[in-house]
Amino acid sequence: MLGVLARKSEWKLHRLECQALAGLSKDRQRSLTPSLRLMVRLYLKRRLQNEQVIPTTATDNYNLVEALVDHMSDIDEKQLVLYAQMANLVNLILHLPEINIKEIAQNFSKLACNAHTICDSELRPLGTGLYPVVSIINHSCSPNSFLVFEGRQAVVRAGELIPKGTEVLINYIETAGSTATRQKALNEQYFFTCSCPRCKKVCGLYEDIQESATLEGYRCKDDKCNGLLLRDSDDKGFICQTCGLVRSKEEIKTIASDVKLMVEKASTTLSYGNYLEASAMYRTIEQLQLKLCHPFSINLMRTRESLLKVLMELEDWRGALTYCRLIMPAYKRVYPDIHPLLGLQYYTCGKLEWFLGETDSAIKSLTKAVDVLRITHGTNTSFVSDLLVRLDEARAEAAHKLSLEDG
Ligand SMILES: C[S@@+](CC[C@H](N)C(=O)[O-])C[C@H]1O[C@@H](n2cnc3c(N)ncnc32)[C@H](O)[C@@H]1O
Repeated sequence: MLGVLARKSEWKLHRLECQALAGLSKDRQRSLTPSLRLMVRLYLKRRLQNEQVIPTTATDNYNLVEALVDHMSDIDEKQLVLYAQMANLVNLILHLPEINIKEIAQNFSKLACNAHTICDSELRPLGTGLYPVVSIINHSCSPNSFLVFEGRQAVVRAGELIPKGTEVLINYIETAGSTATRQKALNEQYFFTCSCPRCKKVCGLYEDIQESATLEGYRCKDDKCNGLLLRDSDDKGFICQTCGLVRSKEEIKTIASDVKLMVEKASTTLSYGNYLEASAMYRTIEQLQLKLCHPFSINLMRTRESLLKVLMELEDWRGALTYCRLIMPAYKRVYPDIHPLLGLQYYTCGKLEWFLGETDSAIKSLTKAVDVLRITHGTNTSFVSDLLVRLDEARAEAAHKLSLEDG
Protein backbone atom coordinates (compact mmCIF):
# COMPACT_ATOMS: atom_id res chain seq x y z
CA MET A 1 0.00 0.00 0.00
CA LEU A 2 2.84 2.35 0.95
CA GLY A 3 4.62 1.53 -2.30
CA VAL A 4 1.53 2.40 -4.39
CA LEU A 5 1.13 5.75 -2.56
CA ALA A 6 4.81 6.57 -3.03
CA ARG A 7 4.61 5.74 -6.75
CA LYS A 8 1.47 7.90 -7.14
CA SER A 9 3.19 10.85 -5.40
CA GLU A 10 6.27 10.35 -7.55
CA TRP A 11 4.13 10.36 -10.67
CA LYS A 12 2.29 13.57 -9.66
CA LEU A 13 5.61 15.28 -8.99
CA HIS A 14 7.07 14.03 -12.26
CA ARG A 15 4.05 15.34 -14.21
CA LEU A 16 4.36 18.77 -12.63
CA GLU A 17 8.10 18.83 -13.28
CA CYS A 18 7.54 18.02 -16.97
CA GLN A 19 4.96 20.82 -17.21
CA ALA A 20 7.36 23.29 -15.59
CA LEU A 21 10.27 22.32 -17.86
CA ALA A 22 8.12 22.30 -21.02
CA GLY A 23 8.36 26.12 -21.10
CA LEU A 24 12.12 25.89 -21.71
CA SER A 25 13.77 25.30 -25.09
CA LYS A 26 15.15 21.77 -25.67
CA ASP A 27 18.72 23.14 -25.49
CA ARG A 28 18.03 24.84 -22.17
CA GLN A 29 16.42 21.67 -20.79
CA ARG A 30 19.48 19.62 -21.76
CA SER A 31 21.82 22.14 -20.15
CA LEU A 32 20.09 21.98 -16.75
CA THR A 33 22.56 20.65 -14.17
CA PRO A 34 21.53 17.90 -11.70
CA SER A 35 21.44 20.44 -8.85
CA LEU A 36 19.15 22.80 -10.81
CA ARG A 37 16.78 19.92 -11.54
CA LEU A 38 16.90 18.85 -7.92
CA MET A 39 16.04 22.38 -6.77
CA VAL A 40 13.08 22.58 -9.16
CA ARG A 41 11.82 19.23 -7.79
CA LEU A 42 12.31 20.43 -4.22
CA TYR A 43 10.08 23.48 -4.72
CA LEU A 44 7.46 21.60 -6.71
CA LYS A 45 7.33 18.97 -3.99
CA ARG A 46 6.91 21.66 -1.33
CA ARG A 47 4.00 23.08 -3.36
CA LEU A 48 2.30 19.68 -3.75
CA GLN A 49 2.79 18.92 -0.06
CA ASN A 50 1.46 22.36 0.99
CA GLU A 51 -1.61 21.83 -1.20
CA GLN A 52 -1.92 18.32 0.32
CA VAL A 53 -1.86 16.78 -3.15
CA ILE A 54 0.88 14.44 -1.92
CA PRO A 55 1.43 13.42 1.71
CA THR A 56 3.97 14.95 4.09
CA THR A 57 5.82 12.39 6.21
CA ALA A 58 8.22 12.52 9.15
CA THR A 59 11.17 11.86 6.81
CA ASP A 60 9.91 13.76 3.79
CA ASN A 61 8.89 17.35 4.45
CA TYR A 62 10.28 20.80 3.75
CA ASN A 63 10.85 21.60 7.45
CA LEU A 64 13.73 19.14 7.39
CA VAL A 65 15.34 21.07 4.51
CA GLU A 66 15.02 24.30 6.47
CA ALA A 67 17.05 22.76 9.29
CA LEU A 68 20.03 21.80 7.08
CA VAL A 69 23.38 23.59 7.43
CA ASP A 70 24.07 26.00 4.54
CA HIS A 71 27.54 27.48 5.22
CA MET A 72 26.41 30.74 3.55
CA SER A 73 28.93 32.71 5.60
CA ASP A 74 31.79 30.49 4.39
CA ILE A 75 31.25 30.67 0.64
CA ASP A 76 33.07 33.25 -1.47
CA GLU A 77 31.61 36.12 -3.48
CA LYS A 78 31.98 34.31 -6.83
CA GLN A 79 30.06 31.30 -5.57
CA LEU A 80 27.34 33.54 -4.12
CA VAL A 81 26.88 35.21 -7.51
CA LEU A 82 26.65 31.80 -9.18
CA TYR A 83 24.02 30.63 -6.70
CA ALA A 84 22.03 33.85 -7.27
CA GLN A 85 22.11 33.25 -11.05
CA MET A 86 21.00 29.65 -10.57
CA ALA A 87 18.23 30.84 -8.24
CA ASN A 88 17.00 33.24 -10.94
CA LEU A 89 16.83 30.38 -13.41
CA VAL A 90 14.80 28.29 -10.95
CA ASN A 91 12.45 31.24 -10.50
CA LEU A 92 12.12 31.56 -14.29
CA ILE A 93 11.14 27.90 -14.55
CA LEU A 94 8.70 27.85 -11.66
CA HIS A 95 6.97 31.29 -11.98
CA LEU A 96 5.88 31.02 -8.35
CA PRO A 97 5.13 34.46 -6.88
CA GLU A 98 6.07 33.52 -3.32
CA ILE A 99 9.54 32.37 -4.27
CA ASN A 100 12.38 34.20 -2.63
CA ILE A 101 15.68 34.34 -4.60
CA LYS A 102 17.78 34.61 -1.45
CA GLU A 103 16.14 31.49 -0.04
CA ILE A 104 16.76 29.53 -3.27
CA ALA A 105 20.42 30.62 -3.31
CA GLN A 106 20.70 29.50 0.30
CA ASN A 107 19.17 26.15 -0.68
CA PHE A 108 21.79 25.71 -3.42
CA SER A 109 24.41 26.18 -0.73
CA LYS A 110 22.60 23.53 1.34
CA LEU A 111 22.64 21.12 -1.59
CA ALA A 112 26.41 21.54 -1.97
CA CYS A 113 27.07 20.20 1.53
CA ASN A 114 24.05 17.96 2.08
CA ALA A 115 23.03 16.30 -1.21
CA HIS A 116 24.16 12.78 -2.07
CA THR A 117 25.09 11.08 -5.32
CA ILE A 118 22.63 8.25 -5.92
CA CYS A 119 24.51 5.18 -7.15
CA ASP A 120 23.49 1.73 -8.32
CA SER A 121 24.65 -1.38 -6.45
CA GLU A 122 27.96 -1.28 -8.34
CA LEU A 123 28.47 2.34 -7.25
CA ARG A 124 27.91 3.79 -10.72
CA PRO A 125 26.43 7.29 -10.29
CA LEU A 126 22.80 7.67 -11.39
CA GLY A 127 21.90 11.16 -10.15
CA THR A 128 21.73 13.50 -7.19
CA GLY A 129 19.26 13.40 -4.32
CA LEU A 130 18.57 15.22 -1.08
CA TYR A 131 17.89 12.96 1.89
CA PRO A 132 17.50 15.30 4.89
CA VAL A 133 17.46 12.46 7.42
CA VAL A 134 20.73 11.04 6.05
CA SER A 135 22.12 14.60 6.05
CA ILE A 136 22.27 14.64 9.83
CA ILE A 137 25.12 12.10 9.67
CA ASN A 138 28.63 13.49 10.04
CA HIS A 139 31.76 12.41 8.19
CA SER A 140 34.75 10.27 9.15
CA CYS A 141 37.64 9.10 6.93
CA SER A 142 37.37 5.74 8.70
CA PRO A 143 33.60 5.54 9.10
CA ASN A 144 31.66 2.89 11.00
CA SER A 145 28.80 2.97 8.44
CA PHE A 146 28.19 3.21 4.69
CA LEU A 147 25.53 4.90 2.61
CA VAL A 148 24.21 2.75 -0.25
CA PHE A 149 21.10 2.99 -2.41
CA GLU A 150 18.42 0.44 -3.11
CA GLY A 151 16.81 2.03 -6.14
CA ARG A 152 16.10 5.59 -4.99
CA GLN A 153 15.99 4.61 -1.34
CA ALA A 154 19.00 5.64 0.75
CA VAL A 155 20.15 2.98 3.21
CA VAL A 156 22.80 3.50 5.89
CA ARG A 157 24.43 0.22 6.92
CA ALA A 158 26.75 -0.38 9.85
CA GLY A 159 30.15 -1.68 8.71
CA GLU A 160 31.02 -2.86 12.22
CA LEU A 161 29.40 -3.36 15.59
CA ILE A 162 28.52 0.16 16.78
CA PRO A 163 28.28 0.35 20.58
CA LYS A 164 25.23 2.14 21.98
CA GLY A 165 25.88 5.87 22.24
CA THR A 166 28.60 5.89 19.56
CA GLU A 167 28.09 8.38 16.74
CA VAL A 168 27.12 6.88 13.36
CA LEU A 169 29.55 8.21 10.73
CA ILE A 170 29.76 7.80 6.95
CA ASN A 171 32.32 9.04 4.43
CA TYR A 172 31.46 12.09 2.29
CA ILE A 173 34.46 11.83 -0.03
CA GLU A 174 36.73 9.26 -1.68
CA THR A 175 38.88 8.20 1.28
CA ALA A 176 41.73 6.62 -0.70
CA GLY A 177 43.77 9.89 -0.74
CA SER A 178 46.43 11.16 1.63
CA THR A 179 45.45 13.09 4.77
CA ALA A 180 46.22 16.41 3.03
CA THR A 181 44.09 15.52 -0.02
CA ARG A 182 41.17 14.39 2.13
CA GLN A 183 41.38 17.46 4.35
CA LYS A 184 41.47 19.76 1.30
CA ALA A 185 38.38 18.10 -0.25
CA LEU A 186 36.45 18.31 3.04
CA ASN A 187 37.43 21.92 3.65
CA GLU A 188 36.53 23.04 0.13
CA GLN A 189 33.12 21.41 -0.08
CA TYR A 190 32.02 20.94 3.53
CA PHE A 191 33.95 23.68 5.36
CA PHE A 192 35.38 21.67 8.22
CA THR A 193 38.70 20.23 9.32
CA CYS A 194 38.34 16.53 9.89
CA SER A 195 39.59 15.27 13.23
CA CYS A 196 38.70 11.60 12.77
CA PRO A 197 41.19 9.07 14.21
CA ARG A 198 42.79 8.59 10.76
CA CYS A 199 43.40 12.33 10.31
CA LYS A 200 44.40 12.99 13.90
CA LYS A 201 46.79 10.05 14.23
CA VAL A 202 49.29 11.06 11.60
CA CYS A 203 48.67 14.61 10.43
CA GLY A 204 52.00 16.39 9.84
CA LEU A 205 54.14 13.52 11.17
CA TYR A 206 56.90 11.82 9.15
CA GLU A 207 54.65 8.75 8.84
CA ASP A 208 52.05 10.97 7.15
CA ILE A 209 54.60 12.55 4.78
CA GLN A 210 55.72 9.04 3.79
CA GLU A 211 52.14 7.97 3.21
CA SER A 212 51.48 11.00 0.94
CA ALA A 213 54.67 10.29 -1.00
CA THR A 214 53.58 6.68 -1.53
CA LEU A 215 50.03 7.52 -2.58
CA GLU A 216 50.55 10.74 -4.51
CA GLY A 217 54.31 11.33 -4.88
CA TYR A 218 57.20 9.97 -6.95
CA ARG A 219 59.51 6.96 -6.92
CA CYS A 220 63.26 6.37 -7.20
CA LYS A 221 64.59 6.48 -10.76
CA ASP A 222 66.47 3.22 -10.18
CA ASP A 223 64.09 0.47 -11.40
CA LYS A 224 65.42 -1.96 -8.82
CA CYS A 225 64.72 0.39 -5.93
CA ASN A 226 61.12 1.12 -4.95
CA GLY A 227 62.14 3.96 -2.64
CA LEU A 228 60.00 7.02 -2.02
CA LEU A 229 61.20 10.49 -2.96
CA LEU A 230 61.08 13.53 -0.72
CA ARG A 231 62.11 17.05 -1.73
CA ASP A 232 65.72 17.96 -0.89
CA SER A 233 66.34 20.91 1.42
CA ASP A 234 67.09 23.46 -1.37
CA ASP A 235 64.06 22.23 -3.39
CA LYS A 236 66.11 21.48 -6.52
CA GLY A 237 65.30 17.80 -6.71
CA PHE A 238 64.00 14.77 -4.90
CA ILE A 239 66.00 12.33 -2.80
CA CYS A 240 65.24 8.61 -2.61
CA GLN A 241 64.56 7.70 1.03
CA THR A 242 65.93 4.18 0.45
CA CYS A 243 69.13 4.54 -1.64
CA GLY A 244 69.77 8.31 -1.53
CA LEU A 245 69.75 8.73 -5.33
CA VAL A 246 68.70 12.22 -6.46
CA ARG A 247 66.05 12.63 -9.17
CA SER A 248 65.91 16.02 -10.86
CA LYS A 249 62.83 18.20 -10.58
CA GLU A 250 62.92 18.78 -14.34
CA GLU A 251 62.77 15.08 -15.20
CA ILE A 252 59.80 14.59 -12.91
CA LYS A 253 58.06 17.68 -14.27
CA THR A 254 58.44 16.47 -17.87
CA ILE A 255 57.02 12.98 -17.24
CA ALA A 256 54.24 14.38 -15.01
CA SER A 257 53.12 16.87 -17.67
CA ASP A 258 53.22 14.12 -20.38
CA VAL A 259 51.03 11.98 -18.13
CA LYS A 260 48.58 14.85 -17.49
CA LEU A 261 48.23 15.56 -21.21
CA MET A 262 47.74 11.89 -22.08
CA VAL A 263 45.16 11.39 -19.31
CA GLU A 264 43.09 14.26 -20.75
CA LYS A 265 43.34 12.84 -24.28
CA ALA A 266 42.54 9.30 -23.13
CA SER A 267 39.48 10.41 -21.21
CA THR A 268 38.17 12.31 -24.28
CA THR A 269 38.84 9.26 -26.47
CA LEU A 270 36.99 7.11 -23.92
CA SER A 271 34.02 9.50 -23.85
CA TYR A 272 33.69 9.02 -27.65
CA GLY A 273 33.54 5.24 -27.06
CA ASN A 274 36.80 4.63 -28.95
CA TYR A 275 37.86 1.80 -26.62
CA LEU A 276 40.69 0.33 -28.67
CA GLU A 277 42.49 3.66 -28.95
CA ALA A 278 41.74 4.46 -25.30
CA SER A 279 43.23 1.14 -24.16
CA ALA A 280 46.47 1.86 -26.05
CA MET A 281 46.61 5.33 -24.49
CA TYR A 282 45.99 4.08 -20.95
CA ARG A 283 48.72 1.45 -21.37
CA THR A 284 51.17 4.20 -22.36
CA ILE A 285 50.08 6.24 -19.32
CA GLU A 286 50.55 3.16 -17.12
CA GLN A 287 54.11 2.70 -18.40
CA LEU A 288 54.94 6.37 -17.74
CA GLN A 289 53.41 6.19 -14.25
CA LEU A 290 55.39 3.05 -13.47
CA LYS A 291 58.54 5.11 -14.11
CA LEU A 292 57.24 8.05 -12.13
CA CYS A 293 55.15 6.79 -9.22
CA HIS A 294 55.33 4.29 -6.41
CA PRO A 295 53.58 0.93 -7.15
CA PHE A 296 50.92 1.93 -4.58
CA SER A 297 50.26 5.28 -6.24
CA ILE A 298 46.61 6.29 -6.45
CA ASN A 299 47.13 7.75 -9.92
CA LEU A 300 48.47 4.42 -11.15
CA MET A 301 45.51 2.71 -9.48
CA ARG A 302 43.10 5.06 -11.32
CA THR A 303 44.79 4.36 -14.68
CA ARG A 304 44.43 0.63 -14.08
CA GLU A 305 40.77 1.09 -13.12
CA SER A 306 40.23 2.86 -16.46
CA LEU A 307 42.07 0.05 -18.26
CA LEU A 308 39.88 -2.52 -16.52
CA LYS A 309 36.73 -0.70 -17.69
CA VAL A 310 38.03 -0.36 -21.25
CA LEU A 311 39.08 -4.03 -21.45
CA MET A 312 35.64 -5.08 -20.19
CA GLU A 313 34.07 -2.98 -22.97
CA LEU A 314 36.40 -4.68 -25.47
CA GLU A 315 35.40 -8.07 -23.99
CA ASP A 316 39.07 -8.85 -23.40
CA TRP A 317 38.28 -10.92 -20.31
CA ARG A 318 41.83 -12.22 -19.75
CA GLY A 319 43.25 -8.69 -19.92
CA ALA A 320 40.50 -7.45 -17.59
CA LEU A 321 41.31 -10.16 -15.04
CA THR A 322 45.01 -9.22 -15.16
CA TYR A 323 44.13 -5.61 -14.29
CA CYS A 324 41.57 -6.63 -11.69
CA ARG A 325 44.34 -8.54 -9.92
CA LEU A 326 46.86 -5.71 -10.33
CA ILE A 327 44.43 -3.25 -8.71
CA MET A 328 43.68 -5.49 -5.73
CA PRO A 329 46.86 -4.83 -3.63
CA ALA A 330 46.33 -1.07 -4.00
CA TYR A 331 42.66 -1.38 -2.92
CA LYS A 332 43.62 -3.50 0.08
CA ARG A 333 46.08 -0.81 1.08
CA VAL A 334 43.82 2.21 0.75
CA TYR A 335 40.46 0.78 1.83
CA PRO A 336 39.52 -0.96 5.08
CA ASP A 337 38.63 -4.68 5.02
CA ILE A 338 34.94 -3.82 4.90
CA HIS A 339 34.45 -1.30 2.10
CA PRO A 340 31.98 -1.50 -0.82
CA LEU A 341 34.67 -0.82 -3.44
CA LEU A 342 36.84 -3.66 -2.16
CA GLY A 343 33.84 -6.04 -2.11
CA LEU A 344 32.90 -5.05 -5.67
CA GLN A 345 36.47 -5.59 -6.86
CA TYR A 346 36.45 -9.14 -5.40
CA TYR A 347 33.11 -9.69 -7.15
CA THR A 348 34.45 -8.56 -10.56
CA CYS A 349 37.54 -10.71 -10.09
CA GLY A 350 35.38 -13.74 -9.17
CA LYS A 351 33.06 -13.31 -12.15
CA LEU A 352 36.02 -13.06 -14.56
CA GLU A 353 37.78 -16.06 -13.00
CA TRP A 354 34.65 -18.16 -13.23
CA PHE A 355 34.03 -17.13 -16.84
CA LEU A 356 37.64 -18.03 -17.71
CA GLY A 357 37.32 -21.47 -16.08
CA GLU A 358 39.45 -20.67 -13.00
CA THR A 359 36.80 -22.13 -10.71
CA ASP A 360 38.87 -22.51 -7.53
CA SER A 361 40.10 -18.91 -7.70
CA ALA A 362 36.53 -17.79 -8.50
CA ILE A 363 35.22 -19.50 -5.35
CA LYS A 364 37.86 -17.72 -3.24
CA SER A 365 37.14 -14.30 -4.77
CA LEU A 366 33.34 -14.68 -4.65
CA THR A 367 33.54 -15.83 -1.00
CA LYS A 368 35.55 -12.70 -0.15
CA ALA A 369 33.01 -10.60 -2.09
CA VAL A 370 30.16 -12.13 -0.06
CA ASP A 371 32.02 -11.46 3.22
CA VAL A 372 32.19 -7.74 2.39
CA LEU A 373 29.06 -7.06 0.36
CA ARG A 374 26.65 -8.84 2.72
CA ILE A 375 27.65 -6.16 5.24
CA THR A 376 27.82 -3.12 2.97
CA HIS A 377 24.85 -4.02 0.73
CA GLY A 378 22.74 -6.24 3.03
CA THR A 379 21.75 -9.87 2.54
CA ASN A 380 18.19 -9.25 1.43
CA THR A 381 19.05 -7.28 -1.71
CA SER A 382 18.74 -8.84 -5.17
CA PHE A 383 22.34 -7.78 -5.83
CA VAL A 384 23.75 -9.93 -3.00
CA SER A 385 21.23 -12.74 -3.77
CA ASP A 386 22.67 -12.88 -7.34
CA LEU A 387 26.17 -13.01 -5.91
CA LEU A 388 25.20 -15.91 -3.60
CA VAL A 389 23.70 -17.78 -6.58
CA ARG A 390 26.94 -17.32 -8.54
CA LEU A 391 28.96 -18.60 -5.59
CA ASP A 392 26.71 -21.67 -5.29
CA GLU A 393 27.07 -22.32 -9.03
CA ALA A 394 30.86 -22.02 -8.84
CA ARG A 395 30.93 -24.43 -5.87
CA ALA A 396 28.65 -26.89 -7.71
CA GLU A 397 30.91 -26.71 -10.76
CA ALA A 398 34.02 -27.35 -8.62
CA ALA A 399 32.30 -30.36 -6.98
CA HIS A 400 31.28 -31.67 -10.40
CA LYS A 401 34.84 -31.32 -11.75
CA LEU A 402 36.16 -33.15 -8.70
CA SER A 403 33.66 -35.99 -9.09
CA LEU A 404 34.65 -36.35 -12.77
CA GLU A 405 38.35 -36.54 -11.75
CA ASP A 406 37.53 -39.15 -9.06
CA GLY A 407 35.36 -41.12 -11.47
C1 LIG B 1 25.53 16.78 5.91
S1 LIG B 1 25.91 17.91 7.17
C2 LIG B 1 26.02 16.87 8.56
C3 LIG B 1 25.12 17.28 9.68
C4 LIG B 1 25.51 18.57 10.38
N1 LIG B 1 26.59 18.32 11.34
C5 LIG B 1 24.31 19.18 11.09
O1 LIG B 1 24.41 19.43 12.27
O2 LIG B 1 23.29 19.42 10.45
C6 LIG B 1 27.51 18.33 6.72
C7 LIG B 1 28.14 19.38 7.59
O3 LIG B 1 28.32 18.88 8.90
C8 LIG B 1 29.57 19.29 9.42
N2 LIG B 1 30.40 18.10 9.64
C9 LIG B 1 30.23 16.87 9.11
N3 LIG B 1 31.15 16.00 9.55
C10 LIG B 1 31.93 16.68 10.39
C11 LIG B 1 33.07 16.33 11.17
N4 LIG B 1 33.58 15.11 11.15
N5 LIG B 1 33.63 17.30 11.92
C12 LIG B 1 33.13 18.56 11.95
N6 LIG B 1 32.06 18.95 11.21
C13 LIG B 1 31.45 18.03 10.45
C14 LIG B 1 30.17 20.23 8.40
O4 LIG B 1 29.80 21.54 8.71
C15 LIG B 1 29.50 19.80 7.13
O5 LIG B 1 29.42 20.80 6.13
